[in-house]
Amino acid sequence: MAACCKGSGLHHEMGSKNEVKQKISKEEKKLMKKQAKVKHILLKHEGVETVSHPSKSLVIANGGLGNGVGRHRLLTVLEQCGKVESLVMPPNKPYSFVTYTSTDEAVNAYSSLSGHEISSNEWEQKITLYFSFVDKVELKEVLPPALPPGLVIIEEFVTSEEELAMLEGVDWTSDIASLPGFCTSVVERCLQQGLIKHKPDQLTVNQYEPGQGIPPHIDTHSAFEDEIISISLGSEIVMEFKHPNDSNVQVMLPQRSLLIMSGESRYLWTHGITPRKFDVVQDSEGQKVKTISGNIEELTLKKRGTRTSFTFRKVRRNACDCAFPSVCDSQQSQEKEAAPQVSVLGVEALEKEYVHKVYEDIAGHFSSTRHTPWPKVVDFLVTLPDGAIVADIGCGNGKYLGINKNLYMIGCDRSKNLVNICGEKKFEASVCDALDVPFRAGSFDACLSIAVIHHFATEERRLRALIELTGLLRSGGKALIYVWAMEQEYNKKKSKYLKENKNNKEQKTLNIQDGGLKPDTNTVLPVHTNRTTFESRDLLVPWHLKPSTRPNSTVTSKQSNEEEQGPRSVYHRYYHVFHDGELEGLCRKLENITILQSYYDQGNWCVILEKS
Ligand SMILES: O=C(O)CCC(=O)C(=O)O
Ligand SMILES: [Fe+2]
Ligand SMILES: [Zn+2]
Repeated sequence: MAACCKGSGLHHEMGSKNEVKQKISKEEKKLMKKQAKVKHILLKHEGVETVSHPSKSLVIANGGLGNGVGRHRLLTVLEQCGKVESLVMPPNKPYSFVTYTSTDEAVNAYSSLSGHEISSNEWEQKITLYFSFVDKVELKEVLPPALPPGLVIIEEFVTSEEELAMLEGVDWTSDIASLPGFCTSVVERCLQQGLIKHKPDQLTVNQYEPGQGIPPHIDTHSAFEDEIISISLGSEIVMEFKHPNDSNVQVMLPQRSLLIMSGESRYLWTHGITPRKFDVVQDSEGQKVKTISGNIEELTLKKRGTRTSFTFRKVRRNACDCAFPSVCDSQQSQEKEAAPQVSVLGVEALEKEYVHKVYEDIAGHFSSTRHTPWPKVVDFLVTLPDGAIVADIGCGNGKYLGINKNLYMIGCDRSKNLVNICGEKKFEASVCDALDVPFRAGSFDACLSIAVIHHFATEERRLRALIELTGLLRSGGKALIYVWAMEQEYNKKKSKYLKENKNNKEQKTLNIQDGGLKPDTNTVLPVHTNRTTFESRDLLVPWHLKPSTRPNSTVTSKQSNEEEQGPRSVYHRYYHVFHDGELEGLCRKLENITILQSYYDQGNWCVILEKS
């Protein structure tokens, strides 16, 4: 029995030894396979030739700035195996090159560090390094690219005191109608020093938390004059400039610096900030070069801080006649015809031309794109008690009128064609203006105003529309109001990375128009470019009419000319986009009204009100 036990014990021991041996070779095999694959990828996709014989230099796959691996973190690992002669980290590449002082050290690194895990600064996760020998480190000589023509950066333009005053002076919720006083000295200095020729009248304040950015864009030519200046406060950041033929320049904007974009850099190059938590920067202290990539032997990652930028622009009042027609919205024939010059128009004329008439003309097409009810509006309607009497002011094609069959719903809209569409669906609806609703005041259990108030061109008229709406409510009655948010396009754009962002902070933007935008003065409203950040709170949003849905106009002698050119295809709707808190601010001015709820939904600011 004892022998047997001993025997089986021995047997067991031998077995486990074999298992360990097998396991290692399995892992080794896996590593070798992986390394072969990596070598193949490096050659095929990056043109990096690896060799099978030992040498002083190695390429480190995954150990690159593009993987979010910082220079210091990598060096610490590499120096465990010997003295590093150089570490070349090409910008945004998923690999780097290390050269040791001797082949022995490189061989040591190759055998002990392949498969080594390192934590990525940027991604906050482990990544595995793979090493291969290279005969020479390809130093594709990257000369420091020149700044785009017309771009100027002035360091230390703002003093620390001014920086503090400007950062503290931002009121993200207020509706200031003139450039804040704390900005004037900085703007004046730009003018005095001849850095800019024209006094800006518009300010956008953007706040970037680490991980946030702004997509590459050219500020709309027709909306703003040539010179655009931006002041970086709180922290530095790298801004990326791209030329249409693909030149790409990374520009360091130091804290308290002034950036001036004019000419080619303003009109032709896009600018943007990549949403990331670390920037690729020159390792050397007190960087003198403003563009990154100069000496790729000195690049590393630097953690971003919160940067607040003050971008000053001058609103353009005429069409742009720049030297870059290929990217100029003013000079593109289609766009030119489309971009209306809203000058010397009264407020009512503006609404008539850019709201009422447009909806009348696009009603069919508009209605065909409006069938999905917004869930939160549906929630509101289905939770009302059976038999409730509900008015939908600005009911459009009536998409909410039939949601809850237990309600008595009546709609109205300014557009006859849209009301007709409601009629075809057998809904109750009539034509009227939201400022003058012919329903009995104080008689409704609930009211809807979905995407209506933002079409009124002055605050006074938006308030009047709210007074008219809430006047319809009985005591205890509720109103649900949706208006388009300034922040919408932004959220849409950023939604992907906002999700990645752990604390899911919303990026902050504040736009201030000097003197406020008064549509009844001689003003050209900017035409919004779809899928971009709103550059103004008052703007024209293009509607591209599907050819099959164009209105048939009766041909009169005057119109026949137009008919020959074909019907219009691009319409513009006027919008006042609301910033965070603005709708609530208006509602607080209403008498006998309590704000029950206020929220953000699908790019809209929303409130639920109750009449006391
Ligand atoms: O943050 C910046 O410096 C630039 C912002 C910008 O490009 C813009 O608002 O159009
Ligand atoms: Fe911009
Ligand atoms: Zn232009």
